[in-house]
Amino acid sequence: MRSAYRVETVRAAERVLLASLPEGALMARAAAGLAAACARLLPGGRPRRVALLVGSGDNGGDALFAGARLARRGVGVTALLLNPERAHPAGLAALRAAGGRTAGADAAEGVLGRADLVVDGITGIGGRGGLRPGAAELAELLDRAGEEGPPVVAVDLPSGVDADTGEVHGAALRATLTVTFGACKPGLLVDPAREFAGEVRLVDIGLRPELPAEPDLVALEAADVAALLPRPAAESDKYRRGVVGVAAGSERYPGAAVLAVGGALCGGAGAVRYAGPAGAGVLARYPETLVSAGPPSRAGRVQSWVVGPGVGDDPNARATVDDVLAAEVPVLIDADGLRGLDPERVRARRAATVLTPHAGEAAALLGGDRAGVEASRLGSVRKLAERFGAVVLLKGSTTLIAAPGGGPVHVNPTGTPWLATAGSGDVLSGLVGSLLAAGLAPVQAAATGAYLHGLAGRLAPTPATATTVTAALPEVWDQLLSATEVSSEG
Ligand SMILES: NC(=O)C1=CN([C@@H]2O[C@H](COP(=O)(O)OP(=O)(O)OC[C@H]3O[C@@H](n4cnc5c(N)ncnc54)[C@H](O)[C@@H]3O)[C@@H](O)[C@H]2O)[C@@H](O)CC1
Ligand SMILES: [K+]
Repeated sequence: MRSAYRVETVRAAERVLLASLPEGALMARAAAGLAAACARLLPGGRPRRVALLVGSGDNGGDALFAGARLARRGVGVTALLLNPERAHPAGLAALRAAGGRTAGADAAEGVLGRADLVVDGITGIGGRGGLRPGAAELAELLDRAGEEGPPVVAVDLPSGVDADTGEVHGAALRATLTVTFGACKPGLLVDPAREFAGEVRLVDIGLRPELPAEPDLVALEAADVAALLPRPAAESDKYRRGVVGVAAGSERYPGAAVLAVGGALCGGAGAVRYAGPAGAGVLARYPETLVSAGPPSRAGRVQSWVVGPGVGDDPNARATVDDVLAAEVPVLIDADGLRGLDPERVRARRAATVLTPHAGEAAALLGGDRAGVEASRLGSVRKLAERFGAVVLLKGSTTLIAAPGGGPVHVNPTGTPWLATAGSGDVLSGLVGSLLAAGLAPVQAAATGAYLHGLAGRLAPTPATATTVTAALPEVWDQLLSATEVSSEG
């Protein structure tokens, strides 16, 4: 499991470590890791040039010490000092002693134009708000160079992004690689900041033992998901494996029913019941489904319900959602089911509720606009989870899952923009509902479902469609299960 920690937590851990180490030791560890990562990106066989962008804090200090290490290996290093009188004094002395040069920001265009690599040490975890004008100009200069420009290695964080929230207010440095120290920060895993970070590499500076057991953000890895996947035991029957009910689709949108049932069949439950007006289409595609045309409460025993995809917005649809909300089993609500959803009604439920909005639906539930949700994904998902007393899976460029009452937010690492295709969300709702029926805890079901769905989106032939994503799901299971069998044998 990958973990990320907020700045406050990282700083507290650093203080403990700093007190036990000689002065400068921690920065030396950071700079050594940074210099090694930079050296790997430099071309071989000719004189090489590195430009350091140096702000006035310790982030600039890291860049200067790493620059000194590179200069000692024969690299031509020039530090562009944004604030020369406030640049890290010991770092500056080390760079100069190693033969590195310094220049003011007015020399930026020439220095950056000749550089094979740029090291962004303007701000790290001490950055506040959008970049100030001098720094913003450097970001714009590099942005203009685009693909033609040199690769940028961000020190700890791309300057200009918010470490805790992943928000970006104004200009920020766009990195090829971010070398982060001690612990990953939430912003490196959450859009829009994540897009600025490029590849993220963690350098161990000895912080781990000082960090709390519970991170602020977590991302499941393949082995975690494989361990969570429900497997049938020898004595299993369909109820022991779980039966999931799907109340989706309408005469107008029969396809949503088929897609949600398809996702549910690939989620590990022992059987899928379908309740609604699109039964004929569902049966034509999936004859193993137990179909009924009446309300969900008369469909027979289930261990979870999925409601909402394609139900439309007429009174029948509302009645279906109400009927499902009255059930005493975990319920997943998606799409049309989220429209006008009453927070008090959801909070009053005794069994778990999982909501799976995209940014537009989340904005409607919060009474804001879509752009606001996209700019502040972490804040939005937490707020929704609290307001509804439900687990919320916020779909999108980085899918996030939050539970009410706090605890780590999950970020899904397998997403792909190819999943932004009609009906893909219907498949996800069935998949997560099925994992709920199989007995996974709501957060685990949501995080596992998002992981499987993302991998299927990557495996499906390009361009992925909701149908090909569903078809790829068995292969995703296969890959995850066979990987754990190999690792448990070895
Ligand atoms: N504390 C520690 O023990 C360690 C810290 N390290 C480094 O130190 C960094 C934190 O250092 P600092 O606390 O000095 O803070 P930073 O260096 O991240 O940033 C603070 C400086 O940036 C300026 N600044 C703030 N917001 C700005 C903005 N929007 N635009 C332009 N300039 C802005 C401030 O005036 C201040 O001078 C970490 O990110 C990491 O790179 C590492 O050396 C590892 C050890
Ligand atoms: K930086």
